[in-house]
Amino acid sequence: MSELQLHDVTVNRGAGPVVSNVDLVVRPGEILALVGPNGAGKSSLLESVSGVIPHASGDIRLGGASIAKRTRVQRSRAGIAHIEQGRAIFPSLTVRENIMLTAKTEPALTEVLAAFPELEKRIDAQSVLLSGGEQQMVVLARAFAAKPRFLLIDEMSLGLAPVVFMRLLPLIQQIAASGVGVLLVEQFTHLALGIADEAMVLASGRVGHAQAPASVLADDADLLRAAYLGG
Ligand SMILES: Nc1ncnc2c1ncn2[C@@H]1O[C@H](COP(=O)(O)OP(=O)(O)OP(=O)(O)O)[C@@H](O)[C@H]1O
Repeated sequence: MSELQLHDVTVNRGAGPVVSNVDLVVRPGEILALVGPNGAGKSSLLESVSGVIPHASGDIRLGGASIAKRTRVQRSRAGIAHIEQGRAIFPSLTVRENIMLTAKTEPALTEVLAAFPELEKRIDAQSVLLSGGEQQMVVLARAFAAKPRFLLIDEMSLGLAPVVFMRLLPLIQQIAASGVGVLLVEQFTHLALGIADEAMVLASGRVGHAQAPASVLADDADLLRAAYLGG
């Protein structure tokens, strides 16, 4: 019962539903990849889970208790972290200052740097001076420092070359290995499926069943090609 569960969740945007009757479960320590073409509703689904936008109907449960009526801040306090699309760093702050926003204490910062050793040598650099890949590393480190129970990740690779994004994958795996359940939305579908424990396809706002990532690769090759190419 320590799971993040969505029951029959529908999300409206503008004229009508962009996510319809979605059921899914994310377990602690597991990476669930949510894949699908552009406009399928992936971002809207993540936003409804963290409370950025309301959902129209259905229930969202954390550890068995409904969080459907809670505000975004309350959901964050309950353990849901959301890395939204785009570089979510404060560019004028140093790496240390960015991470301390959630780490709060020096021992916690030390713990984060042990998990993200590449950031140690850049710790006093202004974040705007970091490469795109390093900036996203800071974003992940800050999310990790908040000690969430579940982490929603929305297209962290935006603007990054696949080879740069690949350096972030072990860090996402490490966060999951620490017991955090990860719901991963990623344009580089094959890379996301490569680190996922389970995968679900979201198309036109509807999800199929959770399945092994390898079977998504085999069964949904056309859809994935379209998603990968942005078509
Ligand atoms: N702020 C908004 N207002 C109205 N409609 C929106 C808004 N944001 C997204 N939409 C619409 O909601 C639908 C789902 O979009 P969403 O961004 O959730 O999909 P996505 O799967 O994350 O796509 P992408 O990979 O392109 O980000 C699309 O039809 C989109 O045009």
